[in-house]
Amino acid sequence: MGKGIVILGSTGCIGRQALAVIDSFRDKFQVVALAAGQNIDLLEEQIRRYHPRLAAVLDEEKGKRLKERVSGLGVKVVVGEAGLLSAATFPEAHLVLAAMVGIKSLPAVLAAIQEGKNIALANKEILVVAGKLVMEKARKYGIQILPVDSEHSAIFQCLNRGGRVKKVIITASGGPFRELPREEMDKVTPEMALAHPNWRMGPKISIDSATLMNKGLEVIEAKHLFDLDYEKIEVLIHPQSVVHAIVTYMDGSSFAHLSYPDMRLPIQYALTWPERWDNPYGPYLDLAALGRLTFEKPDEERFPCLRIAMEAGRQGGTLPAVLNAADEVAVELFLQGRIKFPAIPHLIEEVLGRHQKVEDPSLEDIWEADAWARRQIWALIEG
Ligand SMILES: NC(=O)C1=CN([C@@H]2O[C@H](COP(=O)(O)OP(=O)(O)OC[C@H]3O[C@@H](n4cnc5c(N)ncnc54)[C@H](OP(=O)(O)O)[C@@H]3O)[C@@H](O)[C@H]2O)C=CC1
Ligand SMILES: CC(=O)[C@@H](O)[C@H](O)COP(=O)(O)O
Ligand SMILES: [Mn+2]
Repeated sequence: MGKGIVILGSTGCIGRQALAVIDSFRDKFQVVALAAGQNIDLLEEQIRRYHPRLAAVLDEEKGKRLKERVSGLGVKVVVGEAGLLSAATFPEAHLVLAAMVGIKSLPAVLAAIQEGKNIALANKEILVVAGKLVMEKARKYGIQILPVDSEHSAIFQCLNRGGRVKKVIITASGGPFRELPREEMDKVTPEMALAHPNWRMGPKISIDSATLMNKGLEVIEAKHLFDLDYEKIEVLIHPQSVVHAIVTYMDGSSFAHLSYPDMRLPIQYALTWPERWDNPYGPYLDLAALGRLTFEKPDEERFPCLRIAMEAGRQGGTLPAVLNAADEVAVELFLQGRIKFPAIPHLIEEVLGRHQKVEDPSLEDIWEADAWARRQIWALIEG
């Protein structure tokens, strides 16, 4: 019996790539539970291939349909948020991969930590809104949060080299509009914004990469994961997405993590940590073939989301929860063609400006701030 793995968000981009990693090591891993949002066709295929003991579907109606389709296959189908909780706390699980988008799986991840499961974390929004609570709980229950986000996996691998850390640099590709003049941002369509130059990802993170909000969220994520002061975290544009992060030490040495942009690598490292297994995918990095790696400072005039997110992170309290919720709704409105691309930062900044921050928030304060921010965005759009 291999290491018991649960995947929350198995039908998404990260979830599917995690299963591709597991395909390469079928005797080393046992998929014990899978959880999806709505895509029961794909979940059914995954059940037939990986034989999990439990399958959770957030959408209750769809979950009931799946139950009929897979009866007799030895899998229990559970639905809604309670179902998600059962998947995350499945007794035979050693590691829970959090790969849903948004903060829906926050209670499930907290419950998994409480049950002593290690967490492979792709779902950055959870740390953005509740980083302090999640990390405190992880420390209390003695579990490891293993970063899956490529830059954070890179930082994780470059830390603890001895001595004191001077700064941590998170790289950003710059997204599809890195060179687009400000006056043309108005004409950007969802299709253009979804076309990331280096990575194939789900729609929410792809739009966040195009606005550079993704990098702002990643700065907050890094702050919590590695207990860093914001002053020590920098963002550098690196269009090739080969150097994922750099950690500079006080003695003047810098350690960087390099690989081709392929999420299977950080996923595999999180699944196999503390070991480092051979990579069956290839190819290995060929720097001569790449020729050059370039770096530049981010342009906060054309990409205000980076500044907005970093400011919300520095101020803390419930502001990151408001940032995250406002961003989620603004991205959805942009994808639906209801607002233009430059309206995303404007709406988010407007909502943040209206918020009465709660310092050191409880989970209830966070959910309240989240719901409040969503209502505010709708009021701005409809009013
Ligand atoms: N893709 C990437 O390369 C990277 C992603 N990440 C992070 O990983 C997470 C997942 O990203 P990605 O895989 O690209 O996203 P996708 O949109 O591809 O997948 C999202 C997954 O979440 C499920 N889901 C959909 N709606 C909800 C909801 N309301 N509540 C909970 N779950 C839902 C989906 O289920 P269904 O489809 O069945 O409805 C699907 O399984 C995000 O937090 C992202 O920021 C981090 C680094 C890289
Ligand atoms: C693959 C991954 O980790 C993404 O978060 C990636 O960083 C997105 O690309 P950007 O650097 O354009 O935000
Ligand atoms: Mn990333």
